[in-house]
Amino acid sequence: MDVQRITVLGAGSWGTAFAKVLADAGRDVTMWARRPEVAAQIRDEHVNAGYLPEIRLPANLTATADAAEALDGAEAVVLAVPSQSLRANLTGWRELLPAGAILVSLAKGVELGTLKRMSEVIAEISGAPENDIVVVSGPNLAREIAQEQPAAAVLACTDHERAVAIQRACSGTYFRPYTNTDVIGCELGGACKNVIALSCGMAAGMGYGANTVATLITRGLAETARLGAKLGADPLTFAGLAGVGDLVATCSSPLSRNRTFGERLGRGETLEQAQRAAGGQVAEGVMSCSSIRELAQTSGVDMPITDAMHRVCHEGLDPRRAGAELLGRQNKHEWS
Ligand SMILES: NC(=O)c1ccc[n+]([C@@H]2O[C@H](COP(=O)([O-])OP(=O)(O)OC[C@H]3O[C@@H](n4cnc5c(N)ncnc54)[C@H](O)[C@@H]3O)[C@@H](O)[C@H]2O)c1
Ligand SMILES: O=P(O)(O)OC[C@H](O)CO
Repeated sequence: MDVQRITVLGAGSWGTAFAKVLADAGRDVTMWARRPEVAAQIRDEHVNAGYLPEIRLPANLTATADAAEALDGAEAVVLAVPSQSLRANLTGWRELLPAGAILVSLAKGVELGTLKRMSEVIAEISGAPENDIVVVSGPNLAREIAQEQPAAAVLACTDHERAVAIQRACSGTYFRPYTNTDVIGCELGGACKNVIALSCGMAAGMGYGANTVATLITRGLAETARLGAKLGADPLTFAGLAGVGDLVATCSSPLSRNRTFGERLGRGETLEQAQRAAGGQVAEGVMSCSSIRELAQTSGVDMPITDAMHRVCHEGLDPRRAGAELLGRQNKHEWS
């Protein structure tokens, strides 16, 4: 199975960087942008200045603001919009999806209300079988990938052949994708690390150093793995790119929007101030802390850091108080 003609729906940071990866790997790529002026800039000037300034986009990458035109003849469709808007966007595109196209999910989140992972939302709205859906996860800060800094990713699909088809389509000199069949683990890893990155940023914003951040990364991984175990993930996944790999990148990089958002809260800014500073770009953890917390509660899994992030973001809990509460919990064995 080989895919040559690929459509990327969403022209934000990661959609644009991933489209570049595909085009650099020799695929014919068409992007859909919400705003016609963004589509025109990508198509005519080979740049997406609002999201990835100073990055030259390849000539075999074009763009349109017309979804029907973008999707015409696509063998694979990459969904690159934020997780809480995926359902609404995909509902609008449903009738335009070419039959049998592989659907590739870039979003890292859990839907509010339904508590569904992104591949579950895609299957529900598109009617596609789970075998047709490939999830991309791993330590992939968009700006670094667009600058062609070396990185690896994981492509998860219950159908190995389709994962391999997308693997071939995005393998290149600076991007090394691995396959995995654990869709649940890869999606949970990607969604949960955004919440943990918020907490790490918050700690940094309060002036704490590497020990605190490492503690949050490690205990964040522990609570993510607990949820994964309960929901049927392979525990090994959390030792891989979608687990520890993405946590380390996101929790330690100033490029992470989630970490940056948390840092602002830690410095005393309000949620609204931090949102304004993000300039319309999504910090997925701000919403996913609530959906993941609810998923954990309904699954009977203890996720104290996620719970604290929900209460800081949505219930007005002071970050310092959240830290004190986390430290004041009952003593326990590391793996209980
Ligand atoms: N940026 C990264 O480094 C990165 C890396 C890996 C994964 N991701 C994930 O990929 C997904 C997309 O991230 P991104 O970085 O491209 O986001 P972004 O905020 O940079 O861009 C989002 C894109 O979706 C479009 N869009 C359509 N409907 C929207 C709506 N209702 N609200 C907001 N935007 C809407 C926007 O116009 C924009 O083109 C997220 O789930 C994110 O967690 C991002
Ligand atoms: O900038 P963030 O925090 O959305 O994180 C980006 C990617 O998910 C890192 O892998």
